[in-house]
Amino acid sequence: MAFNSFLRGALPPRGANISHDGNSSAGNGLPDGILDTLSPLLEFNPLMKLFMLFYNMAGSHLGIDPTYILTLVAVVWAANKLWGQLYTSLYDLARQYFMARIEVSDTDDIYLHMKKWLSSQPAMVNSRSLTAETASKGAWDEDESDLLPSRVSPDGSGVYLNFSSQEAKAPPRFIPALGLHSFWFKGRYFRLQRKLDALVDMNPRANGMPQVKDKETLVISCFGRSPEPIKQLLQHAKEQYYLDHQAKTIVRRPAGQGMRRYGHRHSWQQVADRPVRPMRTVVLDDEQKVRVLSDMNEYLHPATPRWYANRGIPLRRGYLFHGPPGTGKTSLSFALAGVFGLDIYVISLLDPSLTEEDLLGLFTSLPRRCVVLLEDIDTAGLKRSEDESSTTPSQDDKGSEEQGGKEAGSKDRGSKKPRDKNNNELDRRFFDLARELKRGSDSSEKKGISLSGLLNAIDGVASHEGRVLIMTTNKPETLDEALIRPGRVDLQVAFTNATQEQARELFVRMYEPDSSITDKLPVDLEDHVSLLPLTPFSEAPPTPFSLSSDKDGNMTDVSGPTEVDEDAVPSTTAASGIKKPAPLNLGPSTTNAASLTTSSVLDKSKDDQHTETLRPSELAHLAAQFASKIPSGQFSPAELQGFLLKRKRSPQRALMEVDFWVKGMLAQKAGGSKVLAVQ
Ligand SMILES: Nc1ncnc2c1ncn2[C@@H]1O[C@H](COP(=O)(O)OP(=O)(O)OP(=O)(O)O)[C@@H](O)[C@H]1O
Repeated sequence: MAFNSFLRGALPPRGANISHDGNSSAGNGLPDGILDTLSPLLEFNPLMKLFMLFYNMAGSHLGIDPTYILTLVAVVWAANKLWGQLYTSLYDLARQYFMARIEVSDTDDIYLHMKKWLSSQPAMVNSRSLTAETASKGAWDEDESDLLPSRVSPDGSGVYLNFSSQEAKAPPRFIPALGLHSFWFKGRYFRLQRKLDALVDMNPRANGMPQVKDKETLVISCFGRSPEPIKQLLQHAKEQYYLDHQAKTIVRRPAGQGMRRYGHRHSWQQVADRPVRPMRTVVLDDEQKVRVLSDMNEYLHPATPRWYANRGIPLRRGYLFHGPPGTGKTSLSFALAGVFGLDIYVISLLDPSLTEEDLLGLFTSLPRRCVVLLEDIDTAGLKRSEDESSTTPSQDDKGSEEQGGKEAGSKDRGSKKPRDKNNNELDRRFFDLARELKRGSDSSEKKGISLSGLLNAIDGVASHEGRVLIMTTNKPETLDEALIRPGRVDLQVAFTNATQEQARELFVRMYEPDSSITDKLPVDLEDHVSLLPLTPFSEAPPTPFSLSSDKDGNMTDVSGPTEVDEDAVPSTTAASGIKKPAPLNLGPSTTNAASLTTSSVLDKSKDDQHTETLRPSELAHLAAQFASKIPSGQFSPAELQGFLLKRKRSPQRALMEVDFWVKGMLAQKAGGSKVLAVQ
């Protein structure tokens, strides 16, 4: 049916209900002929159809002149528009004169703090305009163990853990969507604007084309002329962010090549945040531990920078941890970072994408205090190039001390052995040419880090000061002497295969109940820090010492002007009025075991239903027996840990099987086989 005929049918007869002037003869409020004119339009526009229906219904049934409705709608619309404009102008005015604001760019860490804080605010999460993000749990985050029932019998049958739905169960994280939001914090009204701008990055990419990059900004504003409330809010968000990081060590590695170009925060990416490794879980000679701890404590003391600056010494401290694989070099690095609450920045010099320029950029974008871990520097293939080796170490070192650093490749300009014969000049030129040609042909494949590149990053003029550098190696003898000279490596720590005492400690640590480890954690950390000299250097200047060790791992001073004996650290502590650390609690010694009550050894963990429980005295006894069966210096702590881990529920079984294991392992080592005959 044609719409206008339907409409006419639906309309009241002429003149019915409505009294108005004679011009509106259609009785539906429209002038004559208007419907006929509009009908082609009306046929096709559903909105218009609806409007006309409503228009006529209002006229015929409600007895209201539809033109009044139209006028009203127009007035409301105009008022709304006017109010909108007025509001915007007033708001702009208020913002300009009565509001403070702070912008946060997504390139800054504060952006992460704010995002996390916003996602934890119920008022924001219940907002109507949100962005959902997938929030996966980290390896160390607690799981709801009730959701993972497991019953496995000794014959291997039963129900195994199943994590197939773990991602499905993880709730998404909600943050305010792009746009304008408002919220209250500490009784104050805040406005939040999330905005996205497209920026053209003029740094050409590999294909030579500039790329467009999204850049997000958070604009936080509040009423008042002072930005103080916003600063407090940002501080609060930051504190909340780091609240659960206190017992964690954050591990960072160089970001991907693309991100590294942006420098600073983008140079590094967080790869893990793991629970702090308690120092007592690293089984190492107490004296060695205290030496490193006190040395680092002195270095990190707030008074140190001034002390160093007054004497013109670059503010850097380097450690070399050397010893066979699996003896605890990395573990000690992590434990140290945990004690001092520092983040760890791990660099692998074997990373093929890492250039010397990148390395320099990475070192310059380190935070004020941190631990930089350069692992396995021997395997990094760092060698002096021919021209580097032609520079004598003494000249090299002297030069770098005087300059406080050096430019990359400065060694290339080192002095050569004098040649007095003119005909040798020809040889030299020929040699130079050959070397240049060789360098040219090698350059395509040799993209790694050269020794001079590494030295330049570590202590070049542009290099960051304040960091703690830890280098680890299995083969200290292969290292270039320039890399480990005092000033670059200030303290060497030797790690050895496990002694019987270390074997005993490892045994106790493996079988002591969880509660005694976790309950003691804060005390443990406090113990360490309180043992260390805290006197500012103005009162008791630090005694720089550098230690090397003999083949048995005994440490001797190799650099300090004063001889460092066993009492070097305790005497400093004595000067500061802090007790000599006689009763050290640096390892899971029998003291820990002996301090356990019988009830506390009962492991109540649901998962440990089959764990043998021991009295502290029993544990100490078994540990001593176990240690007596381990030949000193034959096995790394990692190997012993591996053996114990496979029998982690049964110390008795470990004790029973250890003889067989030791025999098998010794035979395997003698045969040089890498395949385990016993496990
Ligand atoms: N001294 C130790 N005390 C406690 N645990 C140790 C010790 N040495 C090794 N381990 C254990 O052995 C494993 C390997 O240790 P770690 O990575 O620290 O050794 P590493 O010396 O750095 O080895 P690599 O030279 O191969 O890098 C870790 O699980 C660690 O817990």
